Amino acid sequence: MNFNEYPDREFLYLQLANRIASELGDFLRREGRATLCVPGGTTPGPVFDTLSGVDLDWANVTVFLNDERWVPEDHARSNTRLLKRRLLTGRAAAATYIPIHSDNGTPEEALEHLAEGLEPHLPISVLLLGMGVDMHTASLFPGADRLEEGLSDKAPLLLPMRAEGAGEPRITLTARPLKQAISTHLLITGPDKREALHRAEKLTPMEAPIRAFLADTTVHWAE
Ligand SMILES: O=C1O[C@H](COP(=O)(O)O)[C@@H](O)[C@H](O)[C@H]1O
Repeated sequence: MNFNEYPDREFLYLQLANRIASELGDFLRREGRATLCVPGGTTPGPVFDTLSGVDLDWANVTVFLNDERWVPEDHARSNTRLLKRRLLTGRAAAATYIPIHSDNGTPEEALEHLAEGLEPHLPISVLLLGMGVDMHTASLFPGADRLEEGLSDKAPLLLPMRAEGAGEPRITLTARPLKQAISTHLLITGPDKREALHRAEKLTPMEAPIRAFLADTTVHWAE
């Protein structure tokens, strides 16, 4: 893993947004299209704020989430809500958004339909991951009911996931499509997450799911 430490969070958010925009621009110039996959949670909002205003050919960018909490879209914990309010706005409103959530039914019921929507947009060009202090990433939580399946190289694209630390049922991209991303960045802030990341390096992916991604990831951290 390549670890980048920034002097403060503001600088980190700006630099990371510019780095992602530049990589998307490279994909757009080379291939005419690009796919961006992003986390939810409390950390990435300021990166989205900058990214959404960048002058890119957003009409040829596809955007989707790493994972979603199975709550209604207007719920304060909805990752989709965050994405729509902070990223898919301004210039980035022209991007194509692929949902991994439905306000109806269970994750199990929606799974097949949602996976069909994602399939044509793989592999991911630029993947941004987040991480919790429990070392989960996406909704691959330590101790989750389907973690082993979610980390398997033969996993389907999406899986429902339930875990004690997760709060609500989840749906998540599995490790297979996430690991196939062409460029991967991990955004973390604060001393607890830095310490958790260093702990994860000595653990297995079943103990610390973020471990499955560290080999090819550029980490961006500020206190
Ligand atoms: O539950 C989630 O947590 C992680 C980390 O979130 P944060 O609030 O600590 O930044 C996030 O990456 C994931 O997408 C989200 O569903």
